This record gives sequence, structure tokens and C-alpha cells, in this order.
Amino acid sequence: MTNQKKLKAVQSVSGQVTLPGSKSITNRILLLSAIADGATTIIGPLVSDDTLHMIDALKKLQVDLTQKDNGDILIHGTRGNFKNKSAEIFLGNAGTAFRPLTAALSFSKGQYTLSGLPRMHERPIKDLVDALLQLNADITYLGQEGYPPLKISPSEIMINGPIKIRGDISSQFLTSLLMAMPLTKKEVVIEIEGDLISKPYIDITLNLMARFGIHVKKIDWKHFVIPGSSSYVSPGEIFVEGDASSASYFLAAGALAGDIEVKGIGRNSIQGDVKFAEALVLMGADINILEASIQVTKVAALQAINLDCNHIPDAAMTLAVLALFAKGTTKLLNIGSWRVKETDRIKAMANELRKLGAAVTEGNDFIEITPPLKVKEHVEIDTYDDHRMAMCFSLVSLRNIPITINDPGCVNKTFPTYFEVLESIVKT
Ligand SMILES: O=C(O)C1=C[C@@H](OP(=O)(O)O)[C@@H](O)[C@H](O)C1
Ligand SMILES: C=C(OP(=O)(O)O)C(=O)O
Repeated sequence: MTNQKKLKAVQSVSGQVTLPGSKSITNRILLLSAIADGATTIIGPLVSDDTLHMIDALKKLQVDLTQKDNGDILIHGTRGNFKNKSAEIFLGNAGTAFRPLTAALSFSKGQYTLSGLPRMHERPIKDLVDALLQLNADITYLGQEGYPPLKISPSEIMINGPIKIRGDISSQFLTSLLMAMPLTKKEVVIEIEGDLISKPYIDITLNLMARFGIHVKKIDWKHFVIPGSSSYVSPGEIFVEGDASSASYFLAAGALAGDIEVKGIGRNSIQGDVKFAEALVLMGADINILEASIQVTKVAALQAINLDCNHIPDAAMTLAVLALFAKGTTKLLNIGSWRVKETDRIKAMANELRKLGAAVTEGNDFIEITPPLKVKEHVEIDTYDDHRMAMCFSLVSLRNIPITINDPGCVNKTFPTYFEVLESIVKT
């Protein structure tokens, strides 16, 4: 039987929410700490399915990693030389674990298989593998060509001129290559072929690499120059800021139903998804971005927007649900990558918004939503094993509309305590 979360109609919300750590930052720092020189204490990491897959993988590679009682993680770096030279690694549906490990393990002179959940095996990886093959990496597809699972075998990595990589399906391919390249200790130029999507995630990568001592030169988003003869050095302690994509649900909750302060991200966040706050302002919200928190208050009337969302692909899903309560037709553009994420998110979003009464037009890389006069009550929302579908649609309840979320456990991918935190701001 389907597991369900029945959410009651809620009139208003208020209070403070402390965000869990960022998934993108946690998984990058876990890997960087594991391949750096020295010991790193990671303060405030996210503990969720996606980061546990990275943690388990590193443990399998015999990285000395300790999860402390207070949640911090201590890692003794290997300088890129994993002790275990033969492992079968399962990574669920964690893109931020699968993609970055692919390049790092290709340079590790070991015999590894990388596999995941069936959906991971439908998510493309060819552009990353093609880039690594130019370097003489030995990678073979164990299933369908272009997709996981992968077999990685030992090889002599060779660099002859710039490495070309495509970045129009996922930015995680470039992130993977960037993070692994310093292991070669050679100066390398990475050249982007075609368009690069989700650029702010590359800035997270560059920022964190710099924290570990590698300063990459970015030239017009086309070329990335990685310095030679330097290697990653642990910063000792490193703090994980709150997850900006997770923040979007509570910022939206405030805009829909009350006064909310979201703690854990703020003015100096390194995550592109803080720009979700700007999209909310376009919809009419009153937002105050402070040093370490963001405040939002209920909007009398939300306005529809027409927005290129390429820079905030994850948080943009939250806008699609807000569109149900906005005046006019909302158009979210340049979101083609939604089709190859946890599910085909354009299709899933369109299906479920229609169940609530919205008129939805889907394109290859856009979605257009016109709200109904009255959003339907007691609708059962399917979540497609996509955490963001569950979290986004839970927001409907905050406009006094009871709703049921099917298989709510999918939130474990990035936010295991999501429904408890949501409950904590509900005013009865
Ligand atoms: O690098 C990252 O941490 C991420 C990049 C984005 O993926 P794409 O680059 O595939 O859009 C994003 O959707 C994902 O949740 C996390
Ligand atoms: C796309 C996402 O995840 P992944 O890191 O698996 O790509 C996401 O969290 O929305």
C-alpha cells in the first residue's frame, strides 16, 4: 500500500527554521577532504541519503572517516591515493556523489564499479566519460552506453592539450573534472564545448577547491585553468552552510502564509539557490536578507512571473507550485535539465499541478502554469521518488487546502526531517 502523508488545511505559519546543511557543499567537502593532505573536521554536514552514499563510498575506499556524536565528520585525507584499489560502490540516486567520484576514481589506479538505483541508470553520464576518455581513463559502460553503471579500471592518465567537456546536460560533469584534475599535479585547461548550464554550482565547486588550496582561473565560463604542481591541503576545519534549495520551501511558506525566518543561509552564501529569494521578490514578496538568515512575510497577492530559471534549477520547482496561487500565468524557462533529474520533473510537475486544477503547458525546456479559480482539495499527489515533488506540493496545505503526499519518505534524499520542520511552523 502507498505510504501517505495527509496534510491538514493550514491558515498560517510563523517562526524560525534552522536549515540542514547543504547537500552540494557536504558532498563536495567530503570528497575534497578525502583526497586532500591532512585531517579535516567538517562542521554541520548534511546527513541524508545523498551524503550517506558519499560517506559509505569513502568508507569502502578505506578513507579514515569518523562521524562524531555532534554530527561533525573527521576525515584523514589520502592525498588522492585511496587504500582500497578494488571496490563495488553503490550510490543510490545521488548525482553529487556519482559524478564527482567517477573522475576521482578514474585517476586512482584501481578497479571499481559504480552503480545506483534504476533512475540513476537512466541519468546521462556520457559527456563526463567522454572527457575522461580523452585523458586515457579506462571506463566502460556495464549497461546502456552513455549511462551508469560504470566499470573503471587502472590506467595511465595522459594530458595532451586542453580537455574538452560538454556542460549542457549537467554542470556536475564539469564539477567532477575540476575537482579531480589537481590529482594529476599538471597544469590543465578545461574547455567547455557548447553551453554550460547551472553555472552557480560551478562557483560552489571553485569556491570550495580554493578553500582546499587550489585556485582555478575561470575565463568567461569557457575555459578553466587548473594550476600545476600544487595539491589539495586541508583547511583543518570547514563549516557547511544551510541548504539554499531546502530554504526555498520555507521562504515560499512565509510568502504564502505568515512570517518566517530561515536561518543558516544569508548575504554571504556561496549557493546560487539563494537567488530564489529574488524570484520571490518578483512575485511580490517582502524579503529581508541578513548576514546569516532570510526573513519573509506573507504577500497579500502573489504575481505570476516569466523567468529564466537556469541558474536555480532545483529551487525553481518551488516557483511552479507558488504559481498555483499567483495572479496570471507563470512561465519558467530554460529548465531542460529537469527532464534528467530524480524523475522527468517537467512531466511530473505538469501531471500533479493539473490534478489540482491548473492549466499547464509543457515544452522541452519550459513549463507554463495558469492557476485554477480554486485549487482542488484532498488531491493525492504522486512524488515519483523525487524529494522536491514532496516538499513543493506540501506547500499547498498552507493556503488552507488539505492535500495528501504519496510516498513522503522520498524527502530522505536531502531533508529527512522536512515534515517535522514544516509542522513546527504551523500555527493552530
Ligand atoms: O553540483 C551540484 O551540487 C548540483 C547541480 C545541479 O545539477 P545540474 O548541474 O545537473 O543541473 C543541481 O540540480 C543538483 O541538485 C546539485
Ligand atoms: C537534482 C538533484 O539531485 P542530484 O544531486 O542527484 O542531481 C536535486 O537534489 O534536486
